[in-house]
Amino acid sequence: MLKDALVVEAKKISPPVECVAGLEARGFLFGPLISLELNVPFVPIRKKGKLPGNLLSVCYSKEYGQDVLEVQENAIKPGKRVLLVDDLLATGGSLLASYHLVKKAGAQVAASLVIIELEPLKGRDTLPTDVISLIKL
Ligand SMILES: O=P(O)(O)OC[C@H]1O[C@H](OP(=O)(O)OP(=O)(O)O)[C@H](O)[C@@H]1O
Ligand SMILES: Nc1ncnc2[nH]cnc12
Repeated sequence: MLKDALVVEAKKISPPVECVAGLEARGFLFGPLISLELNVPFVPIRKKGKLPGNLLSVCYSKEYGQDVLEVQENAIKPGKRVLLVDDLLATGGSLLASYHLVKKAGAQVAASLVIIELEPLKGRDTLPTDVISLIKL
């Protein structure tokens, strides 16, 4: 099962993950399943204009234009080891912006975990994090 494969990878990470952050939209399908298995909090990283309260924001580029990702200011606790989760790694713009959000929160990225990696786009090379992908295309 896809969830089991993701959880196996997440549990291999050492030191252990302390928080899972999922990227809108499809990171919301898998991130919460992983966080429940790891018994750690889930934090949503959302597209601009969707979250209330004080926010951290990062502007980023993707294959087809620019966008902004946001997270609530106090959602990620300083010093925590955060696992970024998304469905797909293409250029890496979304995960790189999410990495910067985690750093702005004073936390660290333990790894980026995706289901599919589009290898020709070399997104992995743009990321300062470990990248774990289940399927490479
Ligand atoms: O590595 P990148 O080049 O950043 O591309 C990967 C991102 O693109 C897709 O989402 P998209 O931003 O299209 O939005 P969506 O989740 O709302 O469909 C995909 O779900 C990833 O989040
Ligand atoms: N090249 C791509 N193919 C499918 N979905 C994507 N999302 C972002 N880039 C994509």
